[in-house]
Amino acid sequence: MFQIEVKDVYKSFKDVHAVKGISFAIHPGEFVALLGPNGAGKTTMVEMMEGLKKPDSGEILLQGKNWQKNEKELRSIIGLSLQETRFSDKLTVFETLRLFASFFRLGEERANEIIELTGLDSKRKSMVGTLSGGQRQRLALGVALLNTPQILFLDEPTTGLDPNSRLDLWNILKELKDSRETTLILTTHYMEEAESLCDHIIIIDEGEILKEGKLEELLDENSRNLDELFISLTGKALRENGNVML
Ligand SMILES: Nc1ncnc2c1ncn2[C@@H]1O[C@H](COP(=O)(O)OP(=O)(O)OP(=O)(O)O)[C@@H](O)[C@H]1O
Repeated sequence: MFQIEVKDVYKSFKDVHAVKGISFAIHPGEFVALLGPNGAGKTTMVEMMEGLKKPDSGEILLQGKNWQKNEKELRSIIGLSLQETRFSDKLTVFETLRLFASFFRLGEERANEIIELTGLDSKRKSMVGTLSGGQRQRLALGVALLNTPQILFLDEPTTGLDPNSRLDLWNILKELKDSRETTLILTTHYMEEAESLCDHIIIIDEGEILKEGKLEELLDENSRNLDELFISLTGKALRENGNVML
């Protein structure tokens, strides 16, 4: 059975057509990247999969179940970390994890496991307000992992991080991948992130899938990397005013 099935999903905000007929299917344990430039529709798509937004039409199934009929069950099998996850600056790292753990009826032991997993040991007594961007992202990932989710959604987990912090986070995710127990959907506009972490890459632009598949299936002699592939698909340059757009 597929872990996730998205069937012909549409979503508009007034006259903005954010998602226009997207379909794909994901197997258990796959690491999947939704890759595309700003405004492509990635967050809208992922928020519909997370049950936070409702599609205008089409169907989304997680483990064969939909959000309308199985909300409680689906909440218990997913983990999510939002683009702007906010924590109280006045709680320590440990207190934050203990608080979120309590929402899942989990105890301090799980909070401690997560501190170790995310490499935040030296920061356990630090106030969240004093953490660096990378440490905060690791905490957000840790919170998303508390309930040992079968499906994990990460929305731009490394946006704004320096290269070292990005590598730290990738290493945590690679360990998770090796355990083969979690299916990961991440949105990103960093092609290196998609290339180094994900088995399955879905390239989205203007609300539609341009191409999807395994990295090696997507590339050929004309498109030797995702950068070149995106240009060949859209005619758009990936860099504008020196900023990487993909
Ligand atoms: N709540 C909303 N109201 C109106 N328009 C919205 C809303 N949410 C998203 N949009 C629009 O839908 C389109 C897709 O946005 P979305 O956030 O899904 O893109 P994205 O690929 O995640 O971009 P980014 O990489 O910048 O996060 C954009 O044109 C955006 O302005």
